[in-house]
Formats: sequence, C-alpha cells, structure tokens
Amino acid sequence: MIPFRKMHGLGNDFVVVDDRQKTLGVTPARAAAAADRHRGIGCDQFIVLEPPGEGADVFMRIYNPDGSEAEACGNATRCIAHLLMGETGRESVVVRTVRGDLPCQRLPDGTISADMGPPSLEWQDVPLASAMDTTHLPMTVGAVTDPAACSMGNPHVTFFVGDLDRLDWQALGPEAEHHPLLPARANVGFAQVIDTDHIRLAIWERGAGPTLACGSGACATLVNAHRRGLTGRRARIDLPGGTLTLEWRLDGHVLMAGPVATAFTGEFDWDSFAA
Ligand SMILES: N[C@H](CCC[C@H](N)C(=O)O)C(=O)O
Repeated sequence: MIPFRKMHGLGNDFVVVDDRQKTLGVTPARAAAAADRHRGIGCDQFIVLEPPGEGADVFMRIYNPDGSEAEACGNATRCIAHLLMGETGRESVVVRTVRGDLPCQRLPDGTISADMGPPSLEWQDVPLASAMDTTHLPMTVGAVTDPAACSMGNPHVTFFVGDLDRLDWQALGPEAEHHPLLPARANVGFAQVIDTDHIRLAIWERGAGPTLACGSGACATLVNAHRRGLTGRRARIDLPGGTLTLEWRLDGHVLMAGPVATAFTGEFDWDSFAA
C-alpha cells in the first residue's frame, strides 16, 4: 500500500506521495488514474516527492489529471514547503522543480510564501507559435480578446475582463487552452482588475480545467497586469477559493503567499483505480 497526503492551497487540491526512496513506480497514466475524481482519489495535481540532489530540500514532480507533467505549481510548492517545515522544524526550505529552486518560508501570520522566480516574457519562452508582443496577443475566444502572456516555468495567458460575474469563462476555457497560438497549450486566466493592488481572477488550468485557485496563474496575472499598466508590483488576488498576496519584486522574482491545509491522509494500491 502507498501512503498519500491530501493537501490544498485555497481549494487547489493535491494528492502527495513520497517517492524519495524511488520505489513507487509512478507513471503519467498512474498519476492520472489517482487524480481521477470518480475512479481515483481525485485532485487537481498529483504531486511526487523525489530526492533533490545537492542544494534543495526536495524535488517536486507535478502531474496534471490528464497525465501531462507541469513545470510549475505554485500552490503545491507552498503545500510541500509546509510539509517539509513540519519534517525539519525549519521555517524556510527550498523546493526544487523542473523550473528551478524555489525558496519558501513561513510568514509571521502562518501563511507560506514561495519565491516563484522571475517570469519569462519573450514569445519563444511562453511559448507562442510565432514572434509577437506578449503584452498584446492577436487572440480572440468568444467574448474575450487581446490577452497578455508569460511563463512562470509553465505557460499562462491572461484575458482582462470588465466583470467576471457576467462572463461564462468556463465555457471559453477549452478553446483558449488549445488555441493554435499555444504550442504547449496554456493555463488561461480571466482577470478583473478592481484597483491597482487588487485583482479578481478565475483560472482554467492546462490539463486540469477550472480550479479554485492557481498559484502560478496568480503570479502570471500580476506580471501581465503590471506590464499592461493596470496594477503596481504588489496585489491581493481574489480567486474562487480565496486570496493570495503577491509581489513582483524589483529583482524580477515573483513572491506568492497564502494558506495551506492537509485535508486527510490515506493509502492506496495502483490497481485500486480500476478503469
Ligand atoms: N495546470 C498547470 C500546473 C498546476 C498549476 C497550479 N495548480 C498552480 O498552483 O500553479 C500547468 O499545466 O501548467
């Protein structure tokens, strides 16, 4: 039997397994089966802890429910940091991902902050299908148009909208995620700027669909909003699952802070998830 921990950040939920002994035999298909909300345990991402190598406390591998591997997951980074703080008794840890090393710390209010690193702003880094200004993409999906794009290690497109409550953004998600301009697909944000330090955000995630929160998506939204002159470098971002606090620091790094929780623990066998 394989023990797991069910965690979430603002309802963006994860099944976490510890494969630091490299014995579990994780595959994309098995991760997808475990993530299935009807036949498996169910989660937005399946998270695997692996040996980090020198200079970090853990390597975190991220699988979407469709089995695709993601380069970044902000809310899972904060959850795993919290788990490591409990293991080590330390207030700061480093989570290594495909994208790089992410320093995390517990803040005085008990929330967990992750340094998600700098965004990548060039079209080929997002990536986009051809050379273009990433602050204004020639892209229209239903009622939304003219998004901005950047990468936080994973690709993000941000549409700025007037009233999120009057937009059926979930209906637009699949077409946007799979748009021809996006060779690696993308996470799609629908952002209503309330003030220069306050954004409401809904996210259709690549490989996962609508989630209650998306940490890397919140980072990308702040970056894209600031580049468009809509906000400063700090913002409170309200997502359906709750609020994240972010800063795009002058050194280029994006910090993102918020709560984390463990919902329950359990155990499974891979063959528990009958197709
Ligand atoms: N679906 C994302 C990965 C999870 C991102 C999200 N859960 C976060 O907190 O950043 C992708 O394929 O890039």
